[in-house]
Amino acid sequence: MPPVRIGARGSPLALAQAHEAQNRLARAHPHLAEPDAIEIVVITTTGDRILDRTLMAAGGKGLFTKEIEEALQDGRIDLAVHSMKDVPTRLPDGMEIAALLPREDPRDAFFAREGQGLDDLSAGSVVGTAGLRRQAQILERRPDLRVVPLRGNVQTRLAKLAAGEVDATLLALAGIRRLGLTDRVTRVLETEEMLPAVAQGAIGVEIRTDDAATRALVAPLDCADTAWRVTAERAFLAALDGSCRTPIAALACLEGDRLTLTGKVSSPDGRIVFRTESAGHRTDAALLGTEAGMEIAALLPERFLCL
Ligand SMILES: NCc1[nH]cc(CCC(=O)O)c1CC(=O)O
Repeated sequence: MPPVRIGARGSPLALAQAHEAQNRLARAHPHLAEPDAIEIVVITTTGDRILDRTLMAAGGKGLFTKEIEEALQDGRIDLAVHSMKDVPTRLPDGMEIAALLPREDPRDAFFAREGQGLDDLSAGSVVGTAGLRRQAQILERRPDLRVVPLRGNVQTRLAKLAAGEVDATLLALAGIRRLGLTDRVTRVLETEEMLPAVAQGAIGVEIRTDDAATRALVAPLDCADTAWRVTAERAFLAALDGSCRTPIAALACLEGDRLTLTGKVSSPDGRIVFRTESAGHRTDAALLGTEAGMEIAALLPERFLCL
């Protein structure tokens, strides 16, 4: 049998995620545990090539997924493994997310050179992050700090922190765990102080809609709880989608069948904040997300979404 080909970016985190999908496939299907039954195909994306420039200037959405989706479309790979955080809310025609792996902790990890937390960094300290969502929420809580752009993959950013380029930085705890770097974390930020990005910590498996064989292969990998949560958060984002220069955060949680959704949109300086909280039955995830997004969209000054 020809190998099942998994497409992923080449960053250490992307490869760790691809291997997680591979291991889960091998556990679900004994024949895929054979050597060479699964092949990981590394695909460089625009986002990987331009890490030294500002991603926002490069044009935003789909930077980390476009080339992988082209490989999927062309049949060079059978499935793509993505951080759902990087996947635009609208997928190309003929593609679908067929499985969501069990979600990791969605919170952000805080790394300070001297071990401080966000609240006890001294005034004027420099926090490195290129993410507008993180910038906005840091400045909302600590307007006395300075936020500067800090790019590169997880290892690069931690090296820049160690070298003293910044006093602190933030990274998704999920990525840190998947890379086995948990001992470097100084604090974990609670979601009340730093609401995560939509779908942070979730890994999605994308396939061609017409590929029933691969859909059947990946079906056992799907985690229903993760899927409902990510559905609510992505519906919230889709209802607000205007520009990637708007800091947007959201987190859905499940307790039994009850799904709660917290969403937030801020100005990049953290001075204006719109927040929404709602709850409902898990099967209403998409509706809850859409309604929460529309509720905030109606409140937003136009410049928020049309920068
Ligand atoms: N855009 C980069 C990116 N995409 C997904 C993750 C982390 C892993 C995840 O959220 O699942 C990261 C790095 C980070 O934000 O620290």
